[in-house]
Amino acid sequence: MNKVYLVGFMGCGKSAIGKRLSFYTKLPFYDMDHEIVQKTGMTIPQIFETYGEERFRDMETEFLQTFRDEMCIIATGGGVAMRKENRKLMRESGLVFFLDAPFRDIWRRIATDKNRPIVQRSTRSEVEKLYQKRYNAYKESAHFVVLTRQRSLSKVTEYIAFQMERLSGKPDFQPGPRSMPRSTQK
Ligand SMILES: Nc1ncnc2c1ncn2[C@@H]1O[C@H](COP(=O)(O)OP(=O)(O)OP(=O)(O)O)[C@@H](O)[C@H]1O
Ligand SMILES: O=C(O)C1=C[C@@H](O)[C@@H](O)[C@H](O)C1
Ligand SMILES: [Mg+2]
Repeated sequence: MNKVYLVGFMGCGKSAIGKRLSFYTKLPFYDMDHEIVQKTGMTIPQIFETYGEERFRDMETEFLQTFRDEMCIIATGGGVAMRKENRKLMRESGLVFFLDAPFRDIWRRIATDKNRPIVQRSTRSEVEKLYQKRYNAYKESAHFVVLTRQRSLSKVTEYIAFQMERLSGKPDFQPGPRSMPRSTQK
């Protein structure tokens, strides 16, 4: 079964674009953060506070390991691509799109958000360092790098939908790590 994963730093648009892509493609949409919040009955800041970040990371991996076999769109949490195991799980079960946004755009979007514990506990420069540290892992996880700078949510959505359509139309297209077509952008 072929899933579509959206990865990238906090505020790059995974949730916003995932929703739009679902509307556009008629595929079901799941937001990992939301699924974990529903399952635990706690907010993300509460999970971090009560169990610690590492337990939250385990919950993300558990989600990837156990989520139903269904063609769907998944907005991952911003830290999901950091674990090698998670990158493998995603690449083996679908297509991975990295939403690559400049830090300046990202910071503007997330600076005042109360629901992102990492932003709450860090300065701008610490968050920027984290962005730089994570960048290569996002790239490594992805089949496609989507540059979102100066592109509206609709434009990014249409681009991803176009790539999905293009690949699903290929007679030899088989999801999986070896046969997965690579991005022309990468
Ligand atoms: N290309 C874009 N153009 C305009 N607004 C955008 C764009 N990408 C994201 N946004 C806006 O930025 C905000 C944050 O986006 P979103 O919540 O989708 O990020 P996210 O990647 O899901 O973050 P997190 O990892 O914390 O869940 C939203 O208000 C969204 O509408
Ligand atoms: O980038 C991160 O580490 C996070 C991003 C969010 O999606 C949430 O998963 C949580 O706030 C942690
Ligand atoms: Mg999100």
